[in-house]
Amino acid sequence: MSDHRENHEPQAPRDHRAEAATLDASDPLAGVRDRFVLDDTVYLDGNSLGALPRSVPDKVADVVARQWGEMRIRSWTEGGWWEAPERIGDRIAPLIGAAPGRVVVSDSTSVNVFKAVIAGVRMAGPGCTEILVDATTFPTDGYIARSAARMTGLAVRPVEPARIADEVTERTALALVNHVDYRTGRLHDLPGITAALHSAGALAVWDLCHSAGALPVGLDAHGVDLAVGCTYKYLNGGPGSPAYLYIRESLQERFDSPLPGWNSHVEPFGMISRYEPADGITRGRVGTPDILSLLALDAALDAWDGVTVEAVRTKSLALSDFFLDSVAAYVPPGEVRSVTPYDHARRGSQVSLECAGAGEVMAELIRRGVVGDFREPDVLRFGLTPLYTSFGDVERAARVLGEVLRERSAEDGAGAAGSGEAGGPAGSGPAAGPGGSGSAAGADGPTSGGPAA
Ligand SMILES: Cc1ncc(COP(=O)(O)O)c(C=O)c1O
Ligand SMILES: Nc1c(O)cccc1C(=O)C[C@H](N)C(=O)O
Repeated sequence: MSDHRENHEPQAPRDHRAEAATLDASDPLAGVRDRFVLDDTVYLDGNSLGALPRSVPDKVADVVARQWGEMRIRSWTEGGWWEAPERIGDRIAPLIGAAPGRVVVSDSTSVNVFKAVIAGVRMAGPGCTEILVDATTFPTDGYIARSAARMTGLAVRPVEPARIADEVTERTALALVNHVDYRTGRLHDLPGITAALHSAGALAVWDLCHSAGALPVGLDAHGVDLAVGCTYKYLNGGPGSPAYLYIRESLQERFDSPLPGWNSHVEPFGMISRYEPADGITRGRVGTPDILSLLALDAALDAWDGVTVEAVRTKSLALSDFFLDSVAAYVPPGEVRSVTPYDHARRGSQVSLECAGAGEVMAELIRRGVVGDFREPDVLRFGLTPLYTSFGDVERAARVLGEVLRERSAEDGAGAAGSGEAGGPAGSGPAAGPGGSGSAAGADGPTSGGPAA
């Protein structure tokens, strides 16, 4: 790291509050925040549940009162309900780098993982004996992949994403990988891993829950075979909003769904006993769509009008850089350690800090108006949603985190002094995080404990 102190000139202390105000004033996405219902809380949990877009309540009221209340059954045809899964899939498509006709909105992510894994195995060659699963995956993918493997007679082998290129063999049917790790915020190399899988004859199945709407994905450009993702995080579709399934165009004809419900039939109203799949992405559907949630999502996507995912990515990286920088300035050395990579090419849109007693620390942050979340065993997660997160938000979050941890150290120090023990400097006592002891990147590091490589 370059050292500006070489010339021995005194450094003016940085004023992160003023810097945040300057960054917000020049942020091209700043005005988009008004499209959301927000209050004085610093809301950094959009990687779990996105905030409510202002466009949603009136739309949902219309769907209930007019479309359902007055038009009733006619809405399936005259109101466009029947085609909504494909139509809204086409609205999500540009955000994940897909052309129209490749994304369908339907079911939960978990159900789409099941469809994608079984359909992927059914497309694989007869010599395939295993499925690779991201060893750090969000649990639902692993649970479902194991069940899918039992149903198809294959084995599951957990592999770290960075090792997939080395571990894939001609016996691998597919690999199921999270694009961004839900715990650490690490971004995996989708183009490289997809290419490595293809060169071994395996399919690439990606879970985009933590990347869609936060960064460019480029599904078509990178030849991804199958992908799934939720819509309630960075796409702000609302609690339990339906997920989506992407099927590469050239695979659609071979997609043999393990859940061939009547909505995926070529002639659903023919009520024919013999199953014949519809053409195209429609064969990813199962049963009757969840219209209220689906149309809430449709309205939520209006928040993206005139916004590109590239602009979102630029702001996301600037936000996470500034947050890491502010944490380094406000949090006593050794109290937290970033497990989110400092390298932009490896970072999603959240910052995860290892911190001893993270559950209690997050509860205190929430009491003080900073909402992130806590993941076992010791991670504070802060999700950055560039559509509405401001630089002022992340500065305040870091400042309040610093206050909470300094107060905790002072209380621990007072306790130790009271019991006759010397109170050590902040960060060196029992409150030091697991990564904190012995790692003292301090002011030179991007966080008080330094970044994960
Ligand atoms: C990577 C990932 N996959 C899947 C899910 C959840 O799937 P579902 O929408 O079925 O609850 C989540 C979060 O809930 C997730 O983070
Ligand atoms: N889907 C969730 C839910 O229904 C309740 C609470 C949280 C969630 C989440 O989305 C968790 C999230 N995928 C995570 O990254 O931990």
